[in-house]
Amino acid sequence: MKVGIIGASGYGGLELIRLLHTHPEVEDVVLFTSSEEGTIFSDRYSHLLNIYDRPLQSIELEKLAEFDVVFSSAPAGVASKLLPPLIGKGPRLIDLSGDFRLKDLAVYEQWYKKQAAPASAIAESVYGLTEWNNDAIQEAQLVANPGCYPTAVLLSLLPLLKDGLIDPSHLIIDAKSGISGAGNKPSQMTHFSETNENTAIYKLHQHQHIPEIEQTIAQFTEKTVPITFSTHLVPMTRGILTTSYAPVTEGTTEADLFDCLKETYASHPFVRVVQETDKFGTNQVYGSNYCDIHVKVDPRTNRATIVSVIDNLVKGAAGQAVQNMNVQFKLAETTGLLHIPAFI
Ligand SMILES: NC(=O)C1=CN([C@@H]2O[C@H](COP(=O)(O)OP(=O)(O)OC[C@H]3O[C@@H](n4cnc5c(N)ncnc54)[C@H](OP(=O)(O)O)[C@@H]3O)[C@@H](O)[C@H]2O)C=CC1
Ligand SMILES: CC(=O)N[C@@H](CCC(=O)OP(=O)(O)O)C(=O)O
Repeated sequence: MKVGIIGASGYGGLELIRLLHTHPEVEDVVLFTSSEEGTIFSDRYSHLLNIYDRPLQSIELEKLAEFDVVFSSAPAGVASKLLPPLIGKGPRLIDLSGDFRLKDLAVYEQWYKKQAAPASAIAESVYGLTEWNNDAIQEAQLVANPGCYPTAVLLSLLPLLKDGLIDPSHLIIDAKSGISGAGNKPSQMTHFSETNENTAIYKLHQHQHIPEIEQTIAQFTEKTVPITFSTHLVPMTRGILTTSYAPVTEGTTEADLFDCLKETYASHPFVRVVQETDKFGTNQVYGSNYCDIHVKVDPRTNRATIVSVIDNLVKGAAGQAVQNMNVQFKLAETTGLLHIPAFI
């Protein structure tokens, strides 16, 4: 397969390059830039010396049309303009931004504060939560890869909501992310001296992933569930941990929740359900495409605590994007993705 990457120099792009390099079906990966045409990529990133000693190329529609797959890993508002002209042409398209995820254009514009993609392109796009949308992804030309937080939240909650094991009316989700989630462009929020030795809540009640999570719960469970969702920045580079709290429904036990998750993901190797553990954290999925889920019920309150961890750059971005490419090309989902997490 011949693959093109828009936004190759960003964190998501670098992770796509890392994963695709050892993918057995990928013969060539061409890197595109909007700002550094001609730069030898290994001059920019010395970890790629002797691997990518090739110049970055400018983004041109005719060139993109020649690939089997084009990944776009650019900020919101870019793919909505670059990818629609490729619809109906050769390449499969996988966008890592939020541009094609929200089906209601007005909702996108409200939460992203940007102009939405054309309605015809949104109508074509398929939400790329691989474990839940496999059949549609196989047929899709344009895949909207999920956001990092929604991936962790949805994989852990969808089975329990679908089977009516937790009460959706009191759902609270607390999420924590490493700083690479904000991309490689430095900002006040990600400045070392303001992130080191600090944990901060941000975008309170305004995070753009709120409508994405609510839309997807409705899509797969047919339930309208308004969520309380809080995001925190913690001083680590990679990783997301989400903790969700909800009352269990009448008669539901901890074993029911565990069995539901275990059965749902029995044939999905990237989702692992952990029963007994004293310690559960982001390092158990670091650098890998796994999403690990842990659930407990507090018998004093009858509330479930559902915890989920992913690497935001792998299962939360590039890894899931490659998983979706595998599905589109009818390869085994795990092709090129079975890295063991870097635990320490
Ligand atoms: N970081 C994460 O954990 C996750 C990120 N995402 C989403 O994936 C996308 C990429 O994220 P991330 O890699 O972190 O972002 P970065 O900011 O690290 O990189 C984005 C890249 O996009 C390119 N770019 C910028 N402007 C344009 C433009 N106008 N046209 C084309 N390319 C452009 C830049 O490269 P150049 O200047 O060379 O063109 C830049 O390196 C974002 O939409 C993000 O929200 C999704 C899930 C997780
Ligand atoms: C730590 C951090 O800043 N994370 C980012 C995640 C960005 C992202 O994934 O945004 P998309 O909706 O474009 O996918 C955030 O909270 O906005």
